[in-house]
Amino acid sequence: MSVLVSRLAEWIADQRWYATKGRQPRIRVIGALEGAVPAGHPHAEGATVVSYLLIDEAHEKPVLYQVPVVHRDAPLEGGETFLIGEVDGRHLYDGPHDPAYAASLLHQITHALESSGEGATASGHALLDPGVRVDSRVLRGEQSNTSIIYDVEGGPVPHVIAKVFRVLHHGENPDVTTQAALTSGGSRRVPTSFGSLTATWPDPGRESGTATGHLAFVQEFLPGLEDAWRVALRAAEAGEDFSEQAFELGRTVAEVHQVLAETLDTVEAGPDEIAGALESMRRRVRIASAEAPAVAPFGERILALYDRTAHVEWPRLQRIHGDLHLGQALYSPERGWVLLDFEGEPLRPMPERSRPDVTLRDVAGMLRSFDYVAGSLAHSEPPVDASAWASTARRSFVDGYIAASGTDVRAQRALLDAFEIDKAVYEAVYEARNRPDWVSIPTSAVERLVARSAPPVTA
Ligand SMILES: Nc1ncnc2c1ncn2[C@@H]1O[C@H](COP(=O)(O)OP(=O)(O)O)[C@@H](O)[C@H]1O
Ligand SMILES: O=P(O)(O)O[C@H]1O[C@H](CO)[C@@H](O[C@H]2O[C@H](CO)[C@@H](O)[C@H](O)[C@H]2O)[C@H](O)[C@H]1O
Repeated sequence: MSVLVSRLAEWIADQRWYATKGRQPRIRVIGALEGAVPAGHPHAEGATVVSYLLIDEAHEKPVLYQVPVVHRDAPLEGGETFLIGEVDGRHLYDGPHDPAYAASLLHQITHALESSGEGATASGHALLDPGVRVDSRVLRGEQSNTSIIYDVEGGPVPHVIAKVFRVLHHGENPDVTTQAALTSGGSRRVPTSFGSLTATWPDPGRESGTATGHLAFVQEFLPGLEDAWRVALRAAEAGEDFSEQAFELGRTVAEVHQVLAETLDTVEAGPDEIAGALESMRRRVRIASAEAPAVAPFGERILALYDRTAHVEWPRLQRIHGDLHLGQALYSPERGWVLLDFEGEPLRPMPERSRPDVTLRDVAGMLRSFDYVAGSLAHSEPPVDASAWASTARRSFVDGYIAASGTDVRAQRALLDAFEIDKAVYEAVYEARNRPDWVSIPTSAVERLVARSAPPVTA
């Protein structure tokens, strides 16, 4: 195992999804799940499929990775670009690129099969039969996970996508459970869910001694569609009216909220829930003030605004998207807007992301995104002033949301403003860490929103 482990350690250090960039991985195997390749598969001969669960202790906070590998007796034709190395005379390939792993993953989920090895077990959970794999390829451009697109035959759709989570967490992954609930509730506003794979692995830090989480999930793939961010940017740049599309997007978000309220638990926003939500918002202000200094001068006024919202009425809490922006909506000419990626904000701790929350957060997320369209065009060369375009789009989006939900979110202005500020504060941290050139987009929004809704604090 040790030669294998050192080869895997060298390899993961270079992967985009390796979280502790710049460090030397210190890994241990805590699971080696042996997958079954469907009988008669053309690439099965001499191939063993193993998904390694690797704990990396390079950082004081250990990270658990899923690393599916295909061990082959002979080199795979065309496999040079995803070869991990040679160990014990066998050729090791990065699983998602190898047809044997791709077939075994879909087979395990579709047939609800179990697998096990080295202290871990995995189970497939089938919701709908997608048919059989004809071909597959890895989706390009992803940062943190690896997705495999399959062409399938014999099922209700021609293509499905399996999202393979690279970093694993105990607990449900909201991307899987929320979209599965929407499919089971009959919603066509998300790609249809087909099933998922979960695993249980040793975790001495937990009372039960084990942890359980999602490894992968399969949903319909809608090829060739543009996301709303690109559609909106183009319209704004050309000064084209976007009211109708924004109105429909508002309707879509309201419909998704409605199905989620019907299919998953909702809870009353009591004093404890409100206090918990506000505490997490205050924490974000403290982090943002340190990482994006332009937020700091507004900190006190923002905190005072949050204190006031504790006394207004909060709607019932329910499951929401959690990180809604224009990049998460695809436009299908047949189907209208379809929402993606219900994983919640990447900077938020995983257990918080599955909690019932306020639907206004999603409304606020989309409002921020229209402002981002104007913000990014203001940064372009030559700059374009799309502020009037953004105001019209924001208004139409809210009109569409109200029309479909029957809830006048404008009457909840204080709360909506607080969530919009909270989102801009989150974005300031996100941009400071990932795209410093864009940090002024959210920080100038903080300034504007504070001027509008949070009057100066008087002594
Ligand atoms: N079911 C799908 N149908 C079509 N495209 C998809 C689908 N799922 C993901 N994509 C494409 O992949 C991109 C990344 O997917 P996403 O779920 O947002 O992953 P990540 O969280 O890694 O950003 C999306 O912006 C979209 O372009
Ligand atoms: O899509 P992700 O889940 O990775 O979301 C993160 O990245 C987004 C950037 O792609 C970020 O969104 C911010 O930038 C968008 C433009 O690129 C803009 O439309 C959004 O309104 C803005 O929040 C998102 O916040 C972050 O969680």
